[in-house]
Formats: sequence, C-alpha cells, structure tokens
Amino acid sequence: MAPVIEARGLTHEYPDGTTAIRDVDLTVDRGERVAVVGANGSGKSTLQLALGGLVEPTAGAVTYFGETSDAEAVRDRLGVLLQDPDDYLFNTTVREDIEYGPAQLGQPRETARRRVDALAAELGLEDLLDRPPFRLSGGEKQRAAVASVLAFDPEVLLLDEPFGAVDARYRERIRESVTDRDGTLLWFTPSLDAVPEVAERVVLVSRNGSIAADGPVREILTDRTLLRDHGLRPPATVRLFEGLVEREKLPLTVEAARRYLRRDE
Ligand SMILES: Nc1ncnc2c1ncn2[C@@H]1O[C@H](COP(=O)(O)OP(=O)(O)OP(=O)(O)O)[C@@H](O)[C@H]1O
Repeated sequence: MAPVIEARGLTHEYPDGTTAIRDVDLTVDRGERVAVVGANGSGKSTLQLALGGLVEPTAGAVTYFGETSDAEAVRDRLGVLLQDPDDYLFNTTVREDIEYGPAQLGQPRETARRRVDALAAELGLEDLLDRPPFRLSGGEKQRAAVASVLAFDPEVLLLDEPFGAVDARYRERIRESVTDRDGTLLWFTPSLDAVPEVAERVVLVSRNGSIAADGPVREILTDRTLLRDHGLRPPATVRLFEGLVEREKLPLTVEAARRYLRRDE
C-alpha cells in the first residue's frame, strides 16, 4: 500500500535565511499515529506547513497517497490544524465555522448539521455553537478549531499542539476524538507527556531542523540522553520510575504506572 505521506529531502529556508527544516525524509503509512516532537524553534510547525502543502519547500518534495506532489489536488483529504485557532474561526458563529468544511465539500445541509452536533457533543461545544468565535476563551477556541478540522473527516490529520490552552477534561476528549478515527495522525508537540496516549511512533526533530530519531514510542521516550541532547525530557512517569524499573518496563503513562504499582502490591 502506498504511504499517505512521503517526504524526500524536504528543506525550508525562510526569506531571512533561517533554515527551519533540513533534508527531512519521512514516510507515514495509512493509519499510523505519529508524534513529531522537538524543542521550541526546532522546526515542527514549519515541517507541518511543508507536509500540509502550506509552504513551498525550498528543496525536496512531498508525495501524497502515492499519487501527487500537489497538495491542492488532495486538499480535502488533509486536515491541517495550525497553532493559532484564529486561523480557523472567521464566521459569525461557531456553528458556521464548524459547518464550513462539510459545506465546502458539498455535503447536504442536514448531514453537515448532524456532523456539527455530533462533534459539538464530543468536544463539549454544545452551548457555544451560537456564539461569535471571537468571544470564546483560548481553550474554547482551540476546541472549536479542532472541531472545524474534524468536520470534513480528513484522511490525514496534521495537528500542531492542539492542547495548548485546553484543560484536562477536554484534553482527554480531543485525544479520544482524534485517536478513535481510522485515519492517519501526525501530532506536532514540544511536550512529551501526552505522546504515549496519542502515538505509537515518535519522530524527533533536532534544533537544526533535521530528523534526529524516528522509532517506536518506548524506544525514544525512554532515551533520556537522546531527549536531553535535543532539549526535551522524558514523560513524568518515566522520570519517576527511572532507575527503579528496567527500561522495557518503564511506565509511559499514569495508567501504566498505576498498573505497575498495583501489581507490586
Ligand atoms: N516566518 C518566519 N521567518 C523566519 N524564520 C522563521 C519564521 N517562522 C519560524 N522561523 C524560524 O524557524 C525555526 C523553526 O520554527 P518553527 O516555528 O517551525 O519551530 P517549532 O518547532 O514549531 O517551535 P515551537 O515549539 O516554538 O512552536 C525557528 O528558528 C524560527 O525562529
């Protein structure tokens, strides 16, 4: 089966001369859930823009679905959520913003409406649907922006830190909404704590914008030296149990840590 995304030699230099991503080779297969992690300024957002076809790379190319290197030809199959939710919220009400995607795809009004209601229930937006988006709080805007991207059911989701301003309860809801789908997920984040619950594979971007490591979650997130060298640190549970438990048994999530402790009781 052809990969959904295949980047070769992807490089992007901004007009001021900053090379934000450097010679990136990345292949993502259908259904994979990948966390792209790296320190602030390492190039994650630029990589997301380049993979999503929203900036023209200065070198290299991305092939989508084994078919084309023209992102516009597959625009409605790619759901790109940028860091700033205001990029997604430009209508008079939250409902119109979420309906925008399905409407663009030519879905009947009734289908679009049902989709919006289902997403609103999933992401706790029911009471906000008739509000103007600019009156929402930061976390509410972020949830509405996630809903607006999910609304058109893209095959590939590229999400830039959708948790930033969102509280714990809704982080869980967003996580469920984006992982309970059949599609492919790329999750760009500087924070590793949620990664094991979201992804099975981790791509680590180094400070110079090249890929420093690419492997299974456990392999990367328990490698303290590798992470430290790239300005990151392991998730809290790994730090807590390090030295007490062999590396292959280090709990990556709070749930896994609880299971481990119960077993030892
Ligand atoms: N429009 C721009 N013009 C010039 N340089 C830029 C521009 N946008 C980003 N950069 C630079 O490119 C590099 C990568 O930035 P990018 O935003 O991709 O990093 P990031 O990993 O997403 O960071 P963060 O975790 O802080 O969101 C940084 O050095 C940044 O200062």
